[in-house]
Amino acid sequence: MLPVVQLKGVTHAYLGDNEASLAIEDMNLSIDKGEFVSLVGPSGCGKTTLLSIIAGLLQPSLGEVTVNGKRIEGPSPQVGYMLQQDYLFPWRNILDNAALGLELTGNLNEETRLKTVDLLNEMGLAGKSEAYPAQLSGGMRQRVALVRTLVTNPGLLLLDEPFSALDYQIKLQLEDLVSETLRHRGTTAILVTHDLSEAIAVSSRVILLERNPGRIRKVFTVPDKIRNSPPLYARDQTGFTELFHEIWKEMELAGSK
Ligand SMILES: Nc1ncnc2c1ncn2[C@@H]1O[C@H](COP(=O)(O)OP(=O)(O)OP(=O)(O)O)[C@@H](O)[C@H]1O
Repeated sequence: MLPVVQLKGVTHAYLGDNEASLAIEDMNLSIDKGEFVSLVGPSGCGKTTLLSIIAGLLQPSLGEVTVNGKRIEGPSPQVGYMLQQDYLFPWRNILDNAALGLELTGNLNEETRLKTVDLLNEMGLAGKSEAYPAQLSGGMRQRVALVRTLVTNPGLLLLDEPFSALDYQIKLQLEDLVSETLRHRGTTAILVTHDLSEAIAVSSRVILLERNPGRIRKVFTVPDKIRNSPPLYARDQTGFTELFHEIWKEMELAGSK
C-alpha cells in the first residue's frame, strides 16, 4: 500500500543575509494510512519546519515530500493544518467560522453546510452555531477549529501543539475526542508536541528528533495495548511509564547536542 506521507532526504536551510543555517537534514520517513505519528524533541530540532514543509508552506532546500504519491509543491486541500491558536474570525459566527475552509475552496453548499452542523454537534457544540467566538471557552474554540479542518475531509491532518494552550482537564478531553474522531475516519495525522505523555497516549509511533542539525534520532513504536486505549486510559496501561522513561532518557541526550 502506498504510504500517505513519504519524506525522502528532506533537508532545509534558512538563508540569512550572510549565512545559511541548516534546520533539518536528510529526513526520511514513511507514514501509512490511519497512522497517528508524533514529533517530539528539544527546542530548535526542526519540528515546525518539517510540518511547514509537509503542509506545502515551505519548499525544502533538498529532497522531496509526497502525499498520497504526489509531490507537495504548495498548500493542498488534501492536507489540513491545526495550530495552537484557533484563528477564528471574531466577527463570524461559529457555523460561518467552521465552514470557512469549504467556502474558500468553493465547496460550500446546502449539503456541506448540514455536514458542518452535524460535525459541530458531534464535537459537543450543539446549539452554538449562532454564537460568536468570544462567547466560547478556549476548549470549545479549539473544537470549532477542528471542525473547520475536518469538514473539508483532508486525508492528512497536521497538528502543531493544538492542545498546549488549554487547561489540563480540557486538554485530556480534547485529546480523547481528536484521537477517537480521527480513528473513526481513518485520517492520518502528524502531531508536534512538547508533551511526551500526550505523544505516547495518542500515537502509534513517536519520532524523536535531535538538533544541530535537525535529524531523526530514533523512532519508538507504541505497543498496541497503549495505542488501542483512549488517551486518558492509555496513561494507566502497563508499559506506558517504561516507554516514557526510555524516550525521556534519549530526549535528554538529543537535547545535549
Ligand atoms: N524563519 C526562520 N529563519 C531562520 N531560521 C529559522 C527560521 N525558523 C526556524 N529557524 C531555525 O531553524 C531551526 C529549527 O526551528 P523550528 O522552529 O523548526 O524548531 P522546533 O523544533 O519547532 O522548535 P520549538 O520546539 O522551539 O518550537 C532552529 O535553529 C531555528 O532557529
